[in-house]
Amino acid sequence: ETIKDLVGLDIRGFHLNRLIGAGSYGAVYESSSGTEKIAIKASIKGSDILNEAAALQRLYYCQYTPQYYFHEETPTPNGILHTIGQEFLGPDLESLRRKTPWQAIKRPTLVRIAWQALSCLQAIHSYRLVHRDIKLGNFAISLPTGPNNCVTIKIFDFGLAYNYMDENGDLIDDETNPNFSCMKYCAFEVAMGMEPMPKDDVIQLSYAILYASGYDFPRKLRCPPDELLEWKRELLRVPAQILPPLAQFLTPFYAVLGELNDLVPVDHEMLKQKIQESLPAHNASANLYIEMQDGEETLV
Ligand SMILES: Nc1ncnc2c1ncn2[C@@H]1O[C@H](COP(=O)(O)OP(=O)(O)OP(=O)(O)O)[C@@H](O)[C@H]1O
Repeated sequence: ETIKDLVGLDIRGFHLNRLIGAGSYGAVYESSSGTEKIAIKASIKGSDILNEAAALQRLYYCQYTPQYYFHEETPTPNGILHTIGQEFLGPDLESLRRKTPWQAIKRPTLVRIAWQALSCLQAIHSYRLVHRDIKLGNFAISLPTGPNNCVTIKIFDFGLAYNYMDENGDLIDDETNPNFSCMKYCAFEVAMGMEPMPKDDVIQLSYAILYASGYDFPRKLRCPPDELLEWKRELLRVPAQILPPLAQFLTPFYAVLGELNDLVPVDHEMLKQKIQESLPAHNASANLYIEMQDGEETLV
């Protein structure tokens, strides 16, 4: 509870103004110093914060992730408080999905989101990082810029990210042996006991895209484990038979996911082209904008 009660604290000259939200291992605060606004993530669990700080530092020049500012350890009566200062982002895609009518994102917007989210994965994988926790809630829009409120999608929350390959291209084994098969929304092969690899980030993203299209993915996650595993397998094997009507148009994209494997590097450009082929009349690489519609911030 104390972690959610840090409003008023000053860290590195930044004042914690408002609690934005709390996740499984920490809380995030809107913070400011003069006119500069940043996000400060706080946790008493050092390992995830250290992991996130290392990943964000590695991604320092990456435009698809929040800019890293600092990592600070502050002694408190309850132990050491770990904080990370990072770029302040707009709402995450799960919050934006929830605000849309019917909780379903329209096709032209959805393909642009999918395109940019794939670009995020392409970027972090090029830094030899695998995210391992891909879901709508871990993508957010940037703060709007220009007269039209243009935004870009960024990927965040690197608490579970992992540097899976060294500079020679050799795989690095995760000696902590985390069990990702317990994560309900893990990719099919991860559910089968394999270690998460870049292709599994893409597969998890494909579940997030389905969810954003209006599919009741949380309900599917509540199925008995065998049934859920079977669904994940069949989605890769015969996507046209499994995709719900709302997402049938994405068949060109889902049809190539079954061919992904850990030996051949993920071809993110090809995957983005498949997103484009799914809705040929719209430009999937076009910009995204934030607009007010019926009093709600809407991504278009
Ligand atoms: N850099 C940031 N700028 C603005 N808001 C952020 C930033 N990072 C996280 N948030 C927001 O803070 C809230 C908490 O984020 P966090 O990732 O810690 O938890 P979560 O996604 O709710 O849960 P989990 O830890 O289970 O993924 C979310 O609403 C998220 O959108």
